[in-house]
Amino acid sequence: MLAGMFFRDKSMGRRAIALSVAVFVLLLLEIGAVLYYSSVQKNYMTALQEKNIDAFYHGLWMVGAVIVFISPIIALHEYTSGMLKMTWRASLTRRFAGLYLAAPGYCEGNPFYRLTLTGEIDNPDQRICQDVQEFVGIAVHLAQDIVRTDCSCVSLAKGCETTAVSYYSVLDLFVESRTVLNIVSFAAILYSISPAACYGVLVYSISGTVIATKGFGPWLGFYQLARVKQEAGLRRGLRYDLIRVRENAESVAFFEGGEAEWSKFNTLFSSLLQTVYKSVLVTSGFGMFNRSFHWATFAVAPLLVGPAYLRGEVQFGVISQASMAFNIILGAMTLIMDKLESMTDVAVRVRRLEDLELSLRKCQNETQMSRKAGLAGVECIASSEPSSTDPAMLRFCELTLRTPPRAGILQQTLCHNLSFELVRDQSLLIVGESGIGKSSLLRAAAGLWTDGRGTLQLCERRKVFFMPQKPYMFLGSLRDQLLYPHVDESFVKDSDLEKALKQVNLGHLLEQHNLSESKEWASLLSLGQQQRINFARVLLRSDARMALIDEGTSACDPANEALLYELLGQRLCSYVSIGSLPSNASSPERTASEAGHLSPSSAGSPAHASVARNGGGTSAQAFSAAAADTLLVQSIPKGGRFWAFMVCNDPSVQYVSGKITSTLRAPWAAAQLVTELSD
Ligand SMILES: Nc1ncnc2c1ncn2[C@@H]1O[C@H](COP(=O)(O)OP(=O)(O)OP(=O)(O)O)[C@@H](O)[C@H]1O
Repeated sequence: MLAGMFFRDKSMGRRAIALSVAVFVLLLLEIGAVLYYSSVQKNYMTALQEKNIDAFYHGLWMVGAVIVFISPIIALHEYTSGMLKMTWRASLTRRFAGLYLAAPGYCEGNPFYRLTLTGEIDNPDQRICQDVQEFVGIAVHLAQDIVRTDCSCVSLAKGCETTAVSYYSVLDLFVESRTVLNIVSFAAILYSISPAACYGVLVYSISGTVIATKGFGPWLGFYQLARVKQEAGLRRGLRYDLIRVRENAESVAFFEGGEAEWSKFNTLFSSLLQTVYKSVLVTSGFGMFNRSFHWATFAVAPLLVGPAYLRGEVQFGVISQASMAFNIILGAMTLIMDKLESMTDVAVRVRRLEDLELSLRKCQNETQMSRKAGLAGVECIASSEPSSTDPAMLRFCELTLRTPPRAGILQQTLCHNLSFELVRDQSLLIVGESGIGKSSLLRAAAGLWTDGRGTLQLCERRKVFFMPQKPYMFLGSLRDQLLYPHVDESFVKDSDLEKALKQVNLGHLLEQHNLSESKEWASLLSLGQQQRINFARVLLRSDARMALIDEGTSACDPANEALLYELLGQRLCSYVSIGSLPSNASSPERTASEAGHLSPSSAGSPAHASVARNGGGTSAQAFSAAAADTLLVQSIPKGGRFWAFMVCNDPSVQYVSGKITSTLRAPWAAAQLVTELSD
């Protein structure tokens, strides 16, 4: 499958075929040249032995000439072989990375997220980088080894006549003879000498191969796979563990958690060592079997023909002839056995890469299914865009949302038949108890979570800006940070970037850093500064009309928070923001003092807006009641209609202010309130 992918690759397929042919031809040339060199060597040494001066100097010239001829062939063969490996690796790596990162033309959706979410594939990064490289390296060597031994076999047969064979030990003979043709022809020769020897070699080699593949193969594969997993695997992997420490270095340092991490590392490492130890035992056992098997052949052939010789039925030379035929057949029949370790290694890599391919394809299918959901009766959330005349920016229609499937973990239903819509110039605040499912609503809106039912409409995806709970700093320059994810937009002027930075109170960064300097921003900027970079990104997006923000100002001070939302309100038509329930929401004094007013500053911040609106009498109770649940508030900053969605576990909670348009029960009860603002 992996070779097929390479040769079918649109951009590299032809190159792949040309390189493979070149490697094959050069390999044949190299083998031919090496064999010719051996006969030149033989003549040279014979001339010396015979004290033939002319032949000696002629031999010397020939040695020099062959070296001059052979060296560039070897170099060219090495070069094309290296290029073949590089091209194959490039093709496979690009393909897997393209599928994983959802590059244009490869895949849609967010497979990298989906794989992380479901946890069904450990370390896709290791598979894409390391497994591909090792698979290609071993596979190319293995293929060349097989060709090399095939060709050596032909030459050996010839060598028997030309005495070049004298340069090979008998051991080399059977190791270097493989073709089907040889099996048949030498089996015929052996059969004519001794049918018993012919059957003997077949039984001997087949039983050896079966014992090796069935007895040792599975164990070699098992421990190889276990080793790869334990070295870098998810959760229990050694490298994964160290990467987590690096990524969370500050937190670990605050906790002085080095010792705890060391102890965990040590446990994982000891477990890895145990696997390595068992693997060494299996490899040694296999090595012992393999060696004894091959060494024993020296005795087996004479054993099968010897009695006939002792009875005087055949001449002594027949024993060596039979031995040679025996060894050649045996060499051909035990190819799998000789290459078992390399083959096991390739098989492990192939399996890991095939699993990755299957999972990536599954992610791709899920994305496509989500588009077709409803139409094809597929049980997942259907996503679409509202029509151009539809004023809706975001619409949930009878949405039932479940947590993603994960082996061994029960799926939770986070909301049931939830319906609401957000139209142009409306914004929404979502507040509520931690863990109740606020962020999950945004994940559904972004199409990241699709498990459930119902329909979700979001205005044109490229016009929506998502701000996740954890700010993400791209590896690149300050300019890249500000333009992320559109880092290639070189037409954006530096002055605009500087203006955006100044707007979010990050102008001072320009004094310390150049816009085009690449730095490790995630560790250079505070969390609040990173959140402000997020807002600067929105300000720079001329096409953005809506933002979905998950606790986007949680690390900012109140002044900056108010400023950021004010900027956002000026820049966008709508936004949805998730925030923790304001601590003062349930405080009657505080809410009462702000009753019925949306001051300009509070209008900019949905948190403030919600407090202000719900200070107006009975809806304050709703906020208080919602402290344990989730409340979704939708409001127009400068007054007008006010929408509130209460989603809670207690269906008995009553909301008296506004018109209740829908009530949902299990597993949540949801009440949708509509009220008029009275400025
Ligand atoms: N990747 C996941 N796989 C399965 N369940 C998850 C996953 N992420 C979150 N959950 C579960 O989904 C539920 C809702 O999580 P969510 O992050 O939406 O909560 P939240 O209300 O935003 O919480 P917080 O305010 O603490 O951020 C939680 O019970 C959580 O355990």
